[in-house]
This record gives sequence, structure tokens and C-alpha cells, in this order.
Amino acid sequence: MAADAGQTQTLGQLGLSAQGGRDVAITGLAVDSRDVRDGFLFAAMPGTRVHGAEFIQYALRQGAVAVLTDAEGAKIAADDLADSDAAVVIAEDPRQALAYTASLWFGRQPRVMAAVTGTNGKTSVATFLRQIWMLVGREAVNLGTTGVEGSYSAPLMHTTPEPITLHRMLAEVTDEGVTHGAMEASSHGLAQRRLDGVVLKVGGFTNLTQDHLDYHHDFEEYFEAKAGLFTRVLPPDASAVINIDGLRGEDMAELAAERGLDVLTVGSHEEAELCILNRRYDADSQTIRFSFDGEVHQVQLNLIGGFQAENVLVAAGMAILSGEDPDEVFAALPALVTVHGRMELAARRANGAAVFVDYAHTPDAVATALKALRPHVMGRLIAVIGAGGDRDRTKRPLMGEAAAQNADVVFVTDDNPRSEDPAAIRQAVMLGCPEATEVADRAEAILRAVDALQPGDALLIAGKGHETGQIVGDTVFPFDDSEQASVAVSALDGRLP
Ligand SMILES: CC(=O)N[C@H]1[C@@H](OP(=O)(O)OP(=O)(O)OC[C@H]2O[C@@H](n3ccc(=O)[nH]c3=O)[C@H](O)[C@@H]2O)O[C@H](CO)[C@@H](O)[C@@H]1O[C@H](C)C(=O)N[C@@H](C)C(=O)N[C@H](CCC(=O)O)C(=O)O
Ligand SMILES: Nc1ncnc2c1ncn2[C@@H]1O[C@H](COP(=O)(O)OP(=O)(O)OP(=O)(O)O)[C@@H](O)[C@H]1O
Ligand SMILES: N[C@H](CCC[C@H](N)C(=O)O)C(=O)O
Ligand SMILES: [Mg+2]
Repeated sequence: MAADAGQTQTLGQLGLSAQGGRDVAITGLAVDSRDVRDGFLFAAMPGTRVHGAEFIQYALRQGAVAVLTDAEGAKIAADDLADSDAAVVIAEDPRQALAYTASLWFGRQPRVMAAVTGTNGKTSVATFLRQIWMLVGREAVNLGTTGVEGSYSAPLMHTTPEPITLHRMLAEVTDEGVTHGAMEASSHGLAQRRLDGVVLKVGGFTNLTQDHLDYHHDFEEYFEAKAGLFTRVLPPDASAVINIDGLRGEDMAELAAERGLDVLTVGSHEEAELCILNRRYDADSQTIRFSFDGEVHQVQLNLIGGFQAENVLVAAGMAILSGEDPDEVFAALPALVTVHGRMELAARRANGAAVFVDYAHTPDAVATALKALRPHVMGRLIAVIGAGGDRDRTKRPLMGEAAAQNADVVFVTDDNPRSEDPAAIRQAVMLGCPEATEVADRAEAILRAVDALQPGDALLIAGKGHETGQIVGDTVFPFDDSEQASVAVSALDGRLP
């Protein structure tokens, strides 16, 4: 049964005051007019393409009894609203008002909630944090790009779902006995206030590099959106774990401290409180030596790539600040398993060469993933890359360049061209890596790259990670990089996948 089935609440109970002091009982919330049912509150939000107020007339016909919007929305729909009995709530920041309303409507969330932001590493940190919590005996989930995972599973459409979906899910997992939740705060999610109604105990920051400049006007605006987690969403009595190694990490730590948050810094800088002292890389694992609170610890992680060690320590810091015992947290780390589609060993050739699948889809992530593989590999590094359609165009040549600089052999192929011409996207990527081999069909690109593997080499298939489809136009064709890697190895080495 849905977490809100059959309930009724008044606008007043939801903290909303309608024009003329009116109060009405509502039976549900919707942010899309097509989801409105009898007795609902319709949240008409300003959008990137159109103002939701354009759909107020439709929502009223569907049975909406109340509308939440901004001054502009009220103006757009003035005639429709004047002709109806609907109560009208005008908010200065209607997305934030919707977030608080959704939180009150569903009324429950796991007792301990944490959120992590950053360009790369959110899914990894949220998953590691959930794994740590479960290893120390908590009922926990992570919520984000890979859906809801852990003590409860469910699919999600977005990394940070819009507030109604988010709070419905938080109520559902709470009803299932989940007490700890680790969520991802995407920059879209933060800019659109999607998680403003969640009561957070701990926030985390991984890093900030180029992405989503199609949505945020410039890098500063992107930084501001991410910083919102620490300057707005986290309550002042919460804590923050900040990786200070990367660009703007120190700035983020400063903003968090200004807000009054209890800040724990992570990194290789000697001033970091959870400080990486040394690392050793093996073929399938790595060992890290780190200090915390005056003590030195050494732990073997069954994970590939130095950045995963940083993600693990951010997650460990978040677990500690959520109330767990540091020694128990550190003792859990050797049991952590790879996050699906993140530096995941997908297949191995008969000659020993390894094939990794990774979700690197930004210039920095491509460079980081390849650099991270290097110390684990004795032979050549081969990369398969592509860039998504209908996404930041400026990152394409930069992704090519990152691959050319950090791999020995590069194949450029398609990765969700969506509404764009796939050949044009590949051309843009190739500008950054003119020596690369262009192979339009992704399965063929993977086959050719696997075929090129000699003993001691490794292949990184970047961009799709856990995804299970190739989006061309409006059609999603089934496609799984790990599966294709196994198929290619079987075909070439004569083994069954
Ligand atoms: C760019 C973006 O974030 N868009 C989000 C935004 O929609 P929008 O502003 O573009 O909406 P619009 O089409 O202009 O419509 C305006 C309003 O009218 C409403 N509407 C629209 C049509 C209709 O018939 N009836 C109706 O009521 C819409 O629900 C919307 O509230 O607000 C909507 C809800 O209010 C979101 O569903 C929508 O997310 C879309 C689906 C999306 O794809 N977002 C992606 C880019 C996203 O959020 N990604 C991040 C992470 C990405 C990453 O880190 O890689 C994520 O957290 O998943
Ligand atoms: N700490 C890190 N520093 C740099 N790159 C990283 C880091 N962690 C992960 N990556 C790279 O970014 C990719 C995506 O990782 P992950 O899914 O954890 O990030 P995300 O922030 O959740 O991404 P998205 O915004 O797409 O949801 C990984 O596959 C890896 O290539
Ligand atoms: N969730 C992110 C990453 C998608 C990665 C890549 N496979 C692509 O399609 O660009 C986005 O939608 O921008
Ligand atoms: Mg993610």
C-alpha cells in the first residue's frame, strides 16, 4: 500500500497559509498536473521549459482543491484561479515550500539520515556508508542513482528524487524498519530544493569538477548549488565530512564551519583529521594506512582505484559522525564490496588481462578512473569512452583529451545519444583524442577493445556503469557494459559467459 494511502490533512497542518486565510483538507500532493486526483494540492512550479502554472486549469479539472505556486504562477493562472474554489498558496520559494509540505505530509523518515554531494563519488560514498551501517548491525539503505539498496530495494528515476517521491520512499523504508538512510544530493536536487524537507544528521562532500554546465550557468553557480547542502539544508546542529584534497574542498569546509556544523576533514593533506598516510596497490585490492584521533590504522580494501579509498574514508567519517564507534567502523572496511558499475571487475581474458566497467562520464572522472587503474596494471591501459546526448556539450572534447592523456589505446563509441546525432557527439569527443579509433556500435567497440588485450593489460569501459540501456532517440535498447564484456571474452576465448 502507498505510504500516504487514504490520508487527509489540512493546509494549516502542512504549514501552508492560503490567500484569504482559507484552509482546506487535501487528499494528496502532485507536482505534475497529470498526477492530480480529486482533493489534491497541485504544486505549480516554475520550470526550465515552462511554468507549471500553465497546467493549473488542467489540474483543477482533475479535481485539485488547492494550488501551491509563486507570484508569477498566480499571475499566469489568475483567470482560472478566480473562476475556481481552489485555495491558493503563494510562496516566495515554492520548491522549498513543496519540500517542507511533502515532509509533513508523509511525516516519517529513517531516524538517521545522511546526504553526500560532489561531482563524483556520491553513489560510491552513499553505498559504502550503507554497507558500513549494515556491517555494524543497522537496518540501512542508500538512495540515489542506483535506486534504493540495502535493507530495502526499489527503483528510483532520479539521483535525488523530487520531494513527493523522496518523502514517499523515506516513509516506506521507515515502515519497513529502516533506521539509517544515506542519500545522494545532486546539484539539480539541491538547486531545486528537492531534499530541503529531509532532516539530516550528517552531510558529506567528495569533490567538485566540471559537469552539468548546461544547467548551471557557470562553475560558481554549480559550487553554490552544492554548497547549499552545508549552508542551507543541514541543520546547524548537524555534522559534515569534507574531502579537502580537491578544488574548493577547503572552501566547502569553511562554509560548513561558518554554519556552525561539526566538521571532520578527510584527505592526504597533513591537516586532514582523517588523514591518508600511505597506500599500496595490488592487482585486485589496495591497502591504506591512515590516522584518526592520534591513532594509526592500516586496512586492506578489496576495491580498485585510489579514489575509492577516499570515498571509503568519507563514508567512514560520516558513519562515525552519525554515532558509530570509530573502531567498529574501521573494522568493517575490509568487508566493503565494489559499488555496481564503479571500477567493477567485469571479466578477465584467458591471458589474465582484466576488464573494468566504470561510470566515469565527466572529464575529471575519465582521467581519475584511468589514473587510478594505472598502479594496478603492469601492461597497457585501453579505454572505451563516449559522451551522452542532450547533456553538457563542452565536456565532450575534454573527455576525449582525458582519455588520450591517460590511456595507451582509446576507442570512441556511443553512450546514450538521446535526441542528438550520434556521429556528431563522437566527432566532438574525437577532437580531444584524434588518434583514437571510432567505432559507432558500442558492442563492437567493446569487442575490439577486449580483442586488443594482451597479458598484463587492462581495459576500462567508461560511461555507463550500472546502466542497462542505450538511449537512442526516445527508445531504450537493452545494453549492459558488464554483460557485453563477458560476451566479448567468451567469444574471443571460446568460453561460455
Ligand atoms: C532539468 C530538471 O532538473 N528538470 C526537473 C524540473 O523540470 P523542469 O523545470 O524542466 O519542468 P518543465 O518541463 O519546465 O515543467 C515545469 C513544471 O510543470 C510541470 N508539468 C509539466 C507538464 C505537464 O503536463 N504538467 C505539469 O504539471 C512539471 O512537473 C514541472 O514541475 O522539475 C521537475 C519536477 O518539478 C523534474 O521532474 C525535472 O527533472 C527532470 C525529469 C530531469 O531529467 N532531471 C535530471 C536532469 C536530474 O534532475 N538529474 C539529477 C542528477 C544528474 C546527475 O548528477 O548526473 C538527478 O538528481 O537525477
Ligand atoms: N572521489 C572521486 N574522485 C574522482 N572521481 C571519482 C570519485 N569517485 C568516483 N569517481 C568517478 O566517478 C564515477 C561515478 O562515481 P559515482 O557513481 O560514485 O559518482 P556520482 O557522484 O554518484 O555520479 P552521478 O552524479 O552520475 O550520480 C566513478 O565511476 C568514477 O569514475
Ligand atoms: N545520470 C547522469 C550520467 C549519465 C552518464 C552517461 N551514460 C550519459 O548518458 O551521459 C546524466 O544523466 O547526466
Ligand atoms: Mg550518483
